Amino acid sequence: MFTRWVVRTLPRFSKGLATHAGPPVAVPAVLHLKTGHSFHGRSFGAPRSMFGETVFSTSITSYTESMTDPSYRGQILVFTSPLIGNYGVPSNTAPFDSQDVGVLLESNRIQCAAIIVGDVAEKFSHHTAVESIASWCQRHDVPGVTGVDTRAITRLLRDQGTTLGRIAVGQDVSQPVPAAGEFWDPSTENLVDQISTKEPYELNPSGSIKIAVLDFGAKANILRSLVRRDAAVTVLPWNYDFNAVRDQYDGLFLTNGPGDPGHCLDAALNLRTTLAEWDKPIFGICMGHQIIGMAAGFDAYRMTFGNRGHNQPVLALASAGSIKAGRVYVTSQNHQYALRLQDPFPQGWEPFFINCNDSSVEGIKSTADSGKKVWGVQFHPESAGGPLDTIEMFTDFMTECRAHKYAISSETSVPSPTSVFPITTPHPRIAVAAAA
Ligand SMILES: NC(=O)CC[C@H](N)C(=O)O
Repeated sequence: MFTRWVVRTLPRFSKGLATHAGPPVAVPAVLHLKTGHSFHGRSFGAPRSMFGETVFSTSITSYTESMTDPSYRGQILVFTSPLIGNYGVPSNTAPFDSQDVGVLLESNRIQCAAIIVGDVAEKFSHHTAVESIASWCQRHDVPGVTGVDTRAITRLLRDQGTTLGRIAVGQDVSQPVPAAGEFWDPSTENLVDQISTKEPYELNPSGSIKIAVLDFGAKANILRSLVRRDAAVTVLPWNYDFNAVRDQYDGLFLTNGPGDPGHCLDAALNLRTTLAEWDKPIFGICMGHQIIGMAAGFDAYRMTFGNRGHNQPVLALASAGSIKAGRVYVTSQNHQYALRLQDPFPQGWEPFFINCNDSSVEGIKSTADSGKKVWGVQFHPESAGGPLDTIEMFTDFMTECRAHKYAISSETSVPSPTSVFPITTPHPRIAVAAAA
């Protein structure tokens, strides 16, 4: 009787499962680096081969936020934390805490090209989790590789810098290693143009302070951090002619974004005019900071080693709002480019933050006597993930916008803006773009 039940019922249960006995056969996968190194492991997520720029992040949590951060577009993200996926993936449209920007994570999809992990967690546990990281990657057509020595990859990238790579999956594993010239280089493309909103849109239109946001690939928590401080946010495409509409706004915000800021010189040129003719507060994060810097006359260069992780210490060199000179703040970062340190700073600008590890420029600000309120920071005060040491910079920005709007600023004398930001400040890259 029992034997007859087993014979009749088991085939129904096993429908759709692999027909062989034992665990499913692992699909092989390999990461090839342009420098000739290869790391063999197993595929999870989408069984698909992919090119990208290989970078590593030292974050130990928030893999869901990192993977949906648009600044990771085109990148093969190696996690140094050995076990990834153990708290699964939440629903990105979860109703709590997300009404304002419509998503729970940093954008509506996985943005990185692929992920590499030491050990992917097949079992996950969290009260908000709805699926495993493997199923999430599969749904978004993003390949993952597990079972590789991520420490070895990281040590290599730490020596030779960020390196182009290719993930080959399944039958592609036996294909020849691509020649150096065959690796796709995302930095040659204007990734910002691919990801930025095509049309302006509004969030929280009833907010009391009107903020225009230039969208270079905004993380949701940047928009959320503004909305939560009662901003009426208008998100504009990265190359929008802000100067034509600027009088409608109380402040301007420039977001993070993927790729080489050199592709966004149009935005820097527009911002030069804004800086010369407009005296309302301006705040930029990461790519936004690089655009402010280029508009101010700094050069932006590609670093050999980017900074990616949630434990980057920065030293404040000036006080402003909640930030106190002389303090070290631990910050969340994800960047490959930086403003080149120059001495002296362009007229009207001063150092704001410096990175305690590599001494790179982490922030610039307008000087007190410039009559301006402009800040750019290379790190991410909004975190998601990462520490909230500098989150109050959003409050500082909104406070300045409000003060300007209601003219309650304690400033007594405000110099003429055009005398502080001469638009003739030499800038090689901008000069080339302007002449073209
Ligand atoms: N997160 C960002 O905005 C990164 C800015 C730029 N894409 C860089 O890599 O430096």
